[in-house]
Amino acid sequence: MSSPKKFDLSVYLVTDSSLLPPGATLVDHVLKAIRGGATIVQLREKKMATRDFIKLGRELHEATKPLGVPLLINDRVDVAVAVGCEGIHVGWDDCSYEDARKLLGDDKIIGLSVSNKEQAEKAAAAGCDYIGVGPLYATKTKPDHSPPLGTQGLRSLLEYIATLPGPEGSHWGGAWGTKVPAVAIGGINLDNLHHVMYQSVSPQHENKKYLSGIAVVSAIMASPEPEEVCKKFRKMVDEVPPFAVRQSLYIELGNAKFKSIFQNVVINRPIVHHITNNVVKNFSANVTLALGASPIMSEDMSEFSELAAFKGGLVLNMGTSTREAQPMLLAAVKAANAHGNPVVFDPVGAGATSLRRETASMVVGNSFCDVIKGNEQEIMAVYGLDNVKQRGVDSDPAAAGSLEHKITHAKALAVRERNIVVMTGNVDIVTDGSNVCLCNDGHGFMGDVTGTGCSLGSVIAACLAANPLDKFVATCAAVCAYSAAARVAAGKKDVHGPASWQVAFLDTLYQLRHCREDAPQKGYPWWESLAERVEKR
Ligand SMILES: Nc1ncnc2c1ncn2[C@@H]1O[C@H](COP(=O)(O)OP(=O)(O)OP(=O)(O)O)[C@@H](O)[C@H]1O
Ligand SMILES: Cc1ncsc1CCO
Repeated sequence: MSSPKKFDLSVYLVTDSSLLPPGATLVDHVLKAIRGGATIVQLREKKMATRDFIKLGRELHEATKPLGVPLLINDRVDVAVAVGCEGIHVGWDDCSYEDARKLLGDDKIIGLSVSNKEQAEKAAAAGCDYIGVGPLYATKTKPDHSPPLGTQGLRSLLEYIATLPGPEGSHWGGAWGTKVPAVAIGGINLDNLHHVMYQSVSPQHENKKYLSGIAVVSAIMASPEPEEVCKKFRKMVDEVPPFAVRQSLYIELGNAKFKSIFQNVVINRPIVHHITNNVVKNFSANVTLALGASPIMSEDMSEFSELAAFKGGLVLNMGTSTREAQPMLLAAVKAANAHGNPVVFDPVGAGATSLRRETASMVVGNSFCDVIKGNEQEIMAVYGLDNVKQRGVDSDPAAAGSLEHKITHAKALAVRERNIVVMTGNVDIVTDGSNVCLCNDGHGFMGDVTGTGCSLGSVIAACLAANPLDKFVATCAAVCAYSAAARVAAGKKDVHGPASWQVAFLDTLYQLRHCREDAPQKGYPWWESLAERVEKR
């Protein structure tokens, strides 16, 4: 019987010497990747003669062993035995698990590839030490691969794997499926990593299974800077805790906590990259500035990566977007995802036309948006309800159904996307799929001034960027403060209608900048009681 083994799959480098940049050597390249944070290495040489494969394996093992990074050989048990490395990874056309175990002994690591339920069952029956699940996306490094699973397919396969007991009497104790470490493989790069990590777990499913890491080939092997690239992979894998775990933590929605969210905006002054509609650009920039954050509007793909490197937030609003702009929208989210920056997506008018539906599903299906914020019909359309009929960009509260109906859909979207959903309306709903907060504040003038929903996206993005570890609370604080400021502004003596209200609203939001100062502000410090206005469900 094989024994439990300790190894770290966080960043699993699979080599392919044909991808190396000119002048690079395999051993040196792998060492650089390890310096950057690769935790385990698989030597994969499909076309090399046995003698050369063993020679290369020995050379590489001499380098990896002192660093404590396990070296596995792809397919070839004979090579693994000759090299004396830590184990092998086998596919279904290769040596069987049982033969490999016989030849290698109990102490070596043996991993199996899993692309479907049938292979998962076989891997469970074998009780292998880890599984490589994929291909996640189509990839040139393995042209003969099975059809890509996509994140949805990966998630359901992981859920299935979690149900498999494993071999009787093994050290897994009948819980192979929940315990066996799994890495995702196939086309994973820095752009899609966030999406993969978040999307691979169903937060409310009883068969919860997390990835233990990601396996990468070309993004590291073909890079001229393997150490730098690996550092980025490692940082993202380490910094993105499984979302569902964070969701179950105690969520503090007190006044002091809310104030600290805005204080952090002033202290960190995050940059907020906006791709937003032509109607609200100026107002959204001023709302962002009022809080103490720094807005920038840019729609040129060539600068997205540099902008994302400032580590701020992204507002993606498709209010006046065109079909031609779709690749640009996606490029912006991917740049933000690659840097781990929060993204607030506003699917303006998603329930109104087929182009808008298409754009919204293109963004949501191909990237990770930390927050999807929209009015009732927009959220329902993004969720995929066909019968949503939105007239233009505004919502029709009468058509949206009861509050409970709205909460159900907002939650369902958050569960599906593993993110936070804000559904605005006369009552704003904020949910991460398990927690639900309602904010019944604001003022009717908000519906009479265009872009109040859009600029709420700027406030959420600023709060998320300044409070990256408190995303749910930051979103609640943003929504509550925004609508409280609207109410407070409407009560000012010089406010007579939407136009004067808009000016007073900006002034009121601006007061939030001073919420860190103890000295009493002129007038009522309205932010002191924000949390009391939130209803927690
Ligand atoms: N009747 C109302 N009473 C109070 N507040 C409201 C009302 N209607 C909307 N709001 C507030 O207005 C803000 C924007 O919500 P709304 O649902 O109008 O967004 P939207 O349709 O996306 O707006 P826009 O497209 O104009 O930017 C939210 O903070 C919401 O609470
Ligand atoms: C009026 C309008 N049209 C497209 S975007 C927008 C701003 C409010 O959503």
